[in-house]
Amino acid sequence: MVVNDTVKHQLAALPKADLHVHLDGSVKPETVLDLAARKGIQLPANTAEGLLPYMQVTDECESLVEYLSKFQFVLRFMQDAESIERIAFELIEQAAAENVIYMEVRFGPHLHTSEGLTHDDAIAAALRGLKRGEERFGVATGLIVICMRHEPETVNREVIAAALRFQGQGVVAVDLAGDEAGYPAALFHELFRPARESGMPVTIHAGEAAGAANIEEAVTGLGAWRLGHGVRLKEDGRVLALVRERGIPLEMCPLSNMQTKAVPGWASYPLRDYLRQGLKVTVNTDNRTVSDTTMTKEYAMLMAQCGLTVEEIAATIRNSLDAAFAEPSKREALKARLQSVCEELGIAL
Ligand SMILES: O=c1[nH]cnc2c1ncn2[C@@H]1O[C@H](CO)[C@@H](O)[C@H]1O
Ligand SMILES: [Zn+2]
Repeated sequence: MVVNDTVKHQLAALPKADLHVHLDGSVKPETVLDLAARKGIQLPANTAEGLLPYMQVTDECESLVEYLSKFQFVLRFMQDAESIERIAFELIEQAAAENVIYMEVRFGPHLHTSEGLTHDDAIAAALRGLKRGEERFGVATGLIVICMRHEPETVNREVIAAALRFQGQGVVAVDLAGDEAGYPAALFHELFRPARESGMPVTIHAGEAAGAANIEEAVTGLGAWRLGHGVRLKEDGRVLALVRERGIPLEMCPLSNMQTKAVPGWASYPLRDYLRQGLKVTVNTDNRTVSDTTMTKEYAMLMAQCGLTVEEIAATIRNSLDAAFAEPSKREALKARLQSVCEELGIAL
């Protein structure tokens, strides 16, 4: 598909949804400059551009573990409530700038406790930022609370407990992220039990840096309602059939998936095949700064590299709104907006 001016206009006009975006992976370099100046922290560069090499991966990135090493740099600026709130607000501003009407932002509260914040403080700060962004920019939001795979189980149990205290108050789900190959899903069965028992939705990063067995465990053992990435599902037809039969949405993040080498290249990226096989594929950014991306850029890449049509892009947006961890009435209202814009643009949905 050629991304000509008509297609560019359609992509800009489409109301979008981003279900998988990490707060700490989406910090604007300008904000780091400002926070460093306020906190008196020395930086390796004093322009936004100069900071990018410290905040972004390149195509030379070889693995998920290398990709994850980029997050250390920004986390030291995210240890107080005010900065977390500001960065969350600014992420909603970034969403609005490209007509994203629904965004679920995720973060790991424990990564923000090195200067004394509690998990609850960090969650409350992120929620304040999202709420302010929602009011200012009219983007509907939800917060997903992440457990990190490498953290001790006692810490992660506390993170889940904190997330449950905010159930119905903006925290819409819990997640498991970090080094998938080093810490397989099976280790976390008990951790997610309280979430399962409280009806708190669970989404799990799976099938990114490890194979289909990890996806099966995420679904049948951990009780995942959705899957982060799920790229390597194609390695096992039986697990693929399971995910399709249960209608479990995949939160795919194409540029991130290229960078972490979840597949060797675009030619073997399975997103379009999954869509055509009836899997509930959604398209997301993962980390706007680390991966140097936006929803618009992800769509343009999918059209140019995988031959997706505008209709298929619109179908992924509908899938996202169907899969949103939001009240059914909110989902329906957002879908009605998508439907009416598609009609105006002549895109069959
Ligand atoms: O694609 C990913 N796979 C696994 N973990 C990730 C990915 N992107 C970010 N994080 C991890 O999630 C933490 C909290 O946001 C980040 O600090 C990073 O370590
Ligand atoms: Zn992720």
